[in-house]
Amino acid sequence: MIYLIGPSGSGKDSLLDAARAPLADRGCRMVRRVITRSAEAVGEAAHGVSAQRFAEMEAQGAFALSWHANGLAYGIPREIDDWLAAGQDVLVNGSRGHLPATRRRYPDLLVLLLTVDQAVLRQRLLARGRESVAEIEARLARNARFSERVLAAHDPAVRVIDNSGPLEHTVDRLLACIDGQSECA
Ligand SMILES: Nc1ncnc2c1ncn2[C@@H]1O[C@H](COP(=O)(O)OP(=O)(O)O)[C@@H](O)[C@H]1O
Ligand SMILES: O=P(O)(O)OC[C@H]1O[C@H](OP(=O)(O)OP(=O)(O)O)[C@H](O)[C@@H]1O
Repeated sequence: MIYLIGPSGSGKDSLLDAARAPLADRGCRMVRRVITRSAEAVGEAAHGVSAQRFAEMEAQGAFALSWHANGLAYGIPREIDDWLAAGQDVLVNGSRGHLPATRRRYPDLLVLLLTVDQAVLRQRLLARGRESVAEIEARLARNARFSERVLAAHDPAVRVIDNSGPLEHTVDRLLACIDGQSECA
């Protein structure tokens, strides 16, 4: 279980998109998240559902993991447990806030923390143009709290990947982490 986390706008979706082919070559599976975001919203190719549908799916046990953040609900389909049981690597676009609960369920997980300079992050969120300025400010405030908390734990199972530079470099570091090479730290 590989759990990619980082602030909204740090580049998780871009990185997963850019790394899709080399990850598939490595047999690493990715799953489409279920999000209570309107289906037409720009960004991740997530499965958009209503809040009511999300609650129904959650009650039916459709999710291996689920959390609420940024005024939205996020679910990771339970099919990842079949893939993990079959011995496959699974890479999940996760939540820093949900990390303790994720670790309780998947104690051996590898955590990849994507970081980006706060000023660059602000620019990227504004340029992405998906949220209002007020929503962007709320995400920046959440970022300041959560990444520091994860870093402060000095956890050897957490690898930090910086995405302040070109995306191709970040893809290389992601693949190095997954290949178990030391230069990902
Ligand atoms: N290395 C990078 N250099 C320049 N722009 C980037 C880079 N990584 C991501 N972006 C841009 O930053 C914005 C946020 O990235 P996104 O992948 O949506 O982040 P997240 O999924 O973490 O919220 C997008 O507009 C994306 O194109
Ligand atoms: O606990 P946190 O680490 O702050 O994460 C909370 C949520 O925010 C991010 O999603 P977001 O709505 O920003 O979608 P995005 O990843 O596509 O930007 C992240 O992917 C999590 O699902």
